[in-house]
Amino acid sequence: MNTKKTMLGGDTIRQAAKQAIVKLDPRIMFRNPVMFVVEIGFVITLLLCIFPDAFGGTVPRWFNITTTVILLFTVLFANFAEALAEGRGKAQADSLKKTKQDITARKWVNGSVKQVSSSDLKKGDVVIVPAGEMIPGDGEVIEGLASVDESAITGESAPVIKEAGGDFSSVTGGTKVVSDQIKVRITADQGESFLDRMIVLVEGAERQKTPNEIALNTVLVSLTIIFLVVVVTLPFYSDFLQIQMEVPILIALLVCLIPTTIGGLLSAIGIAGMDRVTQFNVLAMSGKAVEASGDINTIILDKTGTITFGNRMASEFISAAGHKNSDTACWAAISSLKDETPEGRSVLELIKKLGHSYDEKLADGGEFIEFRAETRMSGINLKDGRQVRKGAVDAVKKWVLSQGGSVPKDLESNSDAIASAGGTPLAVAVDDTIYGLIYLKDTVKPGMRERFEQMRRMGIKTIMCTGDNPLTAATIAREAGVDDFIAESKPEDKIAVIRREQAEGKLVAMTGDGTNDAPALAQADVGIAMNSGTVAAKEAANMVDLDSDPSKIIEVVAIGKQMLMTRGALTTFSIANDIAKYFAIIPAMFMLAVPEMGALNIMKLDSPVSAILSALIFNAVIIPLLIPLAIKGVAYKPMSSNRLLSRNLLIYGLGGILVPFAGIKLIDLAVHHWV
Ligand SMILES: Nc1ncnc2c1ncn2[C@@H]1O[C@H](COP(=O)(O)OP(=O)(O)OP(=O)(O)O)[C@@H](O)[C@H]1O
Ligand SMILES: [K+]
Ligand SMILES: [Mg+2]
Repeated sequence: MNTKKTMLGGDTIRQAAKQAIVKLDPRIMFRNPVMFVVEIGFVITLLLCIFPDAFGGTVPRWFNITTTVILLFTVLFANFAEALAEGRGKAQADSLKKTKQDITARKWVNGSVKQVSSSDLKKGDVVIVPAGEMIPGDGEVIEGLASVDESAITGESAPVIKEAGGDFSSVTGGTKVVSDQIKVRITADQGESFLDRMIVLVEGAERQKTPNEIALNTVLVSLTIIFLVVVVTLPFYSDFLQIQMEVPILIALLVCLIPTTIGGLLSAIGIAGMDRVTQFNVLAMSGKAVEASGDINTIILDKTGTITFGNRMASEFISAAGHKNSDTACWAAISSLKDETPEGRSVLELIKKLGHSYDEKLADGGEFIEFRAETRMSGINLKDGRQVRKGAVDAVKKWVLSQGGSVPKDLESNSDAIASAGGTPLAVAVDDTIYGLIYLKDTVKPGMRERFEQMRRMGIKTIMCTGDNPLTAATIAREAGVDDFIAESKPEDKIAVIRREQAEGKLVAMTGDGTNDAPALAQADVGIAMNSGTVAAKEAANMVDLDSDPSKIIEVVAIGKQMLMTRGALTTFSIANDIAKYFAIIPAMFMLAVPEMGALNIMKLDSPVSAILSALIFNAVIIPLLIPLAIKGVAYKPMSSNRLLSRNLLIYGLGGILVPFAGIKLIDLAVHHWV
C-alpha cells in the first residue's frame, strides 16, 4: 500500500492522545463495559473530591484526589491504545482519499467519445482509456491490452498487464494506464468502488466486533458484574464485622479486580490485527475473516501459478507413432491461433523457435473454441468441417473415442513420462486422430516444501486442487510436499472439497483468481482473491491480495493466528494479574480496620494506603506498557495449537502473577514516602 511506510511517529501519537480524550464521551465509552465501569468509578471519586462527606467517609481528601487521577489515566490509557491502533489506518485512508479525485473520463457513446466527469459514470458505461490517463472507475477490460500502473493502490511500482477476456481483465479506478489503450466497461457505481471500500476498510469506520471478540467481551462483562456484586455487598459484611469500608477504597478494589488490562487492550488487538494484514497488502473485508484465518484447519491451493510458477511453457512436441512432428506442431498451432492463455501463446512461440511452418489460412472462417476449465480443451472447428482440439490427455482421448477414433498405443507411455517429470501433457487431435503431445513445462516455486512443512507444524492440512492429470498432480504434490491432492478437478469439485472439510467441522481457506473460482471462494471460510483476478472472484472473496501472490495465504494464516494468540495471551495475563492485585489489596483493606491482620501482608507493603494506591497505579500503567505487545502481536513460531496454548499459559499466566507482585512492590517502595 502506498503508505506502507507510515510509522508510529510523533504526529500519530499526538493524534492518538487527542482521540483518547474525545473517547471519554460516555456514549463512546459505553461500548467498552469494563472501562465504562472504571469511568463511573472516576466520576464518583471526583464527586468525593468535591463533596468528601457524601458517604460519610473519613478518607482524606488527598487520597480521593489521587484515586481520581489514577482512574482517569486508566481510562485514558485504554482509549489511547485503541486510538493508536486506529491511527495507521486513518493515515492510510487519508492518502487513499487523495488518490480519489474527479477526473475527465472519455465515455464511449454510440461510437464516439464524449467527455464526462468520472463522478457521473454509472455501472455499465463504457470508457476509453489511452496511455497516460487515469482509469476513471472500477471495471473490466472489454477490448485491448495495456500495462497499468497500480502503485496508488498496491504500492508496487512495476506496471501490470491488463487485457480483455480471461483472468486479468479487471481494472481499478484511480490506477493509471502507462501504455496502449483499453476499452473498459464500468462495473461499480459511484461510492461503491474498490477504492471507496478500501478507504472504509482501512479507516476502520465500519469495524464490527468479531464473534470471538464478542464472546470474550461477554466473559469480561460477566467477570465485571460478579466483582461489582461482590464489592457492593462487601460493606454489609463489614458492618457486621464492624469494619468501616470507605467508598473510594471499594472503588479502587473493584477497578483492580475487574479485567481492565484486557478490557483496555482488546479492541486495539483486533484493530492492529487487521492493520497487520493491510500492511501486508491484503485487504480483509472484515475482522471476522482475519480471525477465521487464525483458526484455519485446511488450505485449498491450486497447482498452476500457486505452487508452481504457472508460466507453463510448451517445450517439446512428441508425436504418436506414425505421425510427423511437423504435423503435430501444425495442428497444435492451428488450435492455438486464438488461444490467449499463456499455454496457447507458448505453443506458437515454440513453433517459431523450432522453425516449423503451418498454413494459417486453414483457420480462415473457422469457429474458435476457447479453453474452458470444464472441457479442459481448446481448438477450432475448421470451415471444411474438420475439428481440431488440444487439451488434457484424458479429455482429448474421450473426445476422439466418442467420434469413433482410437488412441495410439504409445500415447499413454509418452504422456506418463511427461507427467512423472511434473510437466503437463496436452494431446493434439483432429477429428478421430490423435497426432501427439505438447509438453508443457512448469516448475515448483522454490521454498514451497518449507512452507508446507511450516503449515504441517501449525496443524494445517494442505490440499492441492488441480485440473491437471493425476500423474502430474502426484509429481508436483510430492515435490512441493502438500498433504493431499485432487487431480482432474473441475470448478465444482473445489466447492465439493471445501464442503466436505467444513462438514467435518473444519475451517477452510482458499485462494483463487478466476470467475470459476468465485463460488468456491465464497464457500470457503477465508477466501483470498488475487487483485489481478476477475471482478467476480474479488466480490466473492472476503480478502483481496493486492500483490496477487497466491502463496501469501500462508502469512495471512500466521497473522490471524498471531492475533488470536495475542488476545489469548493478554487475557491470561490480565486475569492472572487481577489475582495478584487481590493479594495486595484485600489484606491492606482489612489491616486498615484490624491492624492485627498485618500477618496477611505477605508482600510487606509499607502501609495499607500505599498498598492500595500501588496496586491501582500498577493497574493503570500496565496498560500503556502492554500497548506495543497488543499492537505488534506476541512472538509467533509455527507449532501445534496445543503446544502453543501450554507455552502461552506458562509465560503469560505465570508472568501475569509474578509481574504485579514485583511491580506493586516497586511502586510501593517509590511512593511510600509520600503517603
Ligand atoms: N489453453 C489450453 N488449451 C487446452 N487445454 C488446456 C489449456 N490450458 C490448460 N489446459 C488443460 O486443461 C487442464 C485444466 O486446466 P485448468 O487451468 O483448469 O487447471 P490447471 O491450471 O491445470 O490447474 P490449477 O487448478 O492448478 O490451475 C490443464 O491441466 C491442461 O491439461
Ligand atoms: K484490573
Ligand atoms: Mg489454472
